[in-house]
Amino acid sequence: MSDQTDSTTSALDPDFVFDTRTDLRPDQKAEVLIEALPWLERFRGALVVVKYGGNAMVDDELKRAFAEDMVFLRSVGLRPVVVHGGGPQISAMLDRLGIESEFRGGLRVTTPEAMDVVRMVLTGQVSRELVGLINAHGPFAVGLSGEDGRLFEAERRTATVDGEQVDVGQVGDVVAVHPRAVQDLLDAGRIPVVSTVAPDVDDPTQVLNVNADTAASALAVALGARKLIVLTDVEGLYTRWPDRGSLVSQISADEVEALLPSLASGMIPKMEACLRAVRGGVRSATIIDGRVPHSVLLEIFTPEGNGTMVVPELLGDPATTPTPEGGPA
Ligand SMILES: Nc1ncnc2c1ncn2[C@@H]1O[C@H](COP(=O)(O)OP(=O)(O)O)[C@@H](O)[C@H]1O
Ligand SMILES: CC(=O)N[C@@H](CCC(=O)OP(=O)(O)O)C(=O)O
Repeated sequence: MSDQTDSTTSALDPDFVFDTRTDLRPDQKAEVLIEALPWLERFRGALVVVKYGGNAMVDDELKRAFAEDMVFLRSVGLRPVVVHGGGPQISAMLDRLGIESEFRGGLRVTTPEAMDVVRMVLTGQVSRELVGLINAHGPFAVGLSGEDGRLFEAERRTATVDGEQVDVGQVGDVVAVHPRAVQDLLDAGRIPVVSTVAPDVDDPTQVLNVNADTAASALAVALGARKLIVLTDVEGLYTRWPDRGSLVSQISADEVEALLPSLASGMIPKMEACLRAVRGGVRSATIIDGRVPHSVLLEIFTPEGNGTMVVPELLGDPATTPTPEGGPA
């Protein structure tokens, strides 16, 4: 009753911010907590690599919610590792500096001049901001790049454009991961925040720009992660993009492999990353909608989950069949 009076009078106040949490009765609040119990039990101690992408990283409120999710995971006994992107932030800085930036086959053409900006933005701006947001809750996050502790070694790669191999400059693929530095941080109860700049295996004085989805997948495999979660700015994978009816909640590695040639640019590195993770022993790799506040918590701790989960193989109807995680998709 008093709730109703408060919300009616408050709603007339232009400064009033509607708080949906006050809408729940105590029994409903308890239900939400209890619903999470099986998942809290199942994932206690689980190492989860979370890739936080540029386009899901442009809103301050979402960034704060993401940081809360990482702290929540740690507090309930999971071991989150954040791998971040920063494509839009790199593009904005290149723009400000008057340096042209171009993507070919989904990869940024990275001149030595652009590489300096990529490294500066990822390690000096995006990583610092994420570390700061997490550490508003306690001294948990420590930032490191693929250069620190020789976490990553990368090899120069080309892009595929219309079936042709095209030079894209200082761009690489992770070919080796030395995860000790990340393990040490996890053992110390920290939340590692990884930027995807990597030394060139053929010339370690040079650094290469690595797509953050593929780097997250390589790290998840090397760490023997239980789950890879990739945040993006779309609900999940559409098998017939942009047909809104073709969103899938669960898909097998073989099905992803068959779909890859038909995917459009942004989704290609994401699905390749999920495929590599699952083929490399990670039990599931899920693309989730980073525009939804607390999407990581919803994915891990609610029966519905969200987004598209890539699993080694489908065992039956995704709506009723337990996933490799033991619960519904
Ligand atoms: N089959 C598909 N399913 C879903 N999204 C797709 C598909 N093909 C292309 N896309 C596009 O890929 C985008 C996500 O990739 P990208 O913009 O690189 O993400 P991020 O910045 O989060 O790393 C989506 O916003 C969507 O426009
Ligand atoms: C080679 C290459 O394209 N590297 C990316 C690295 C950042 C990234 O992957 O960021 P998102 O996850 O936000 O897309 C780039 O320069 O934009």
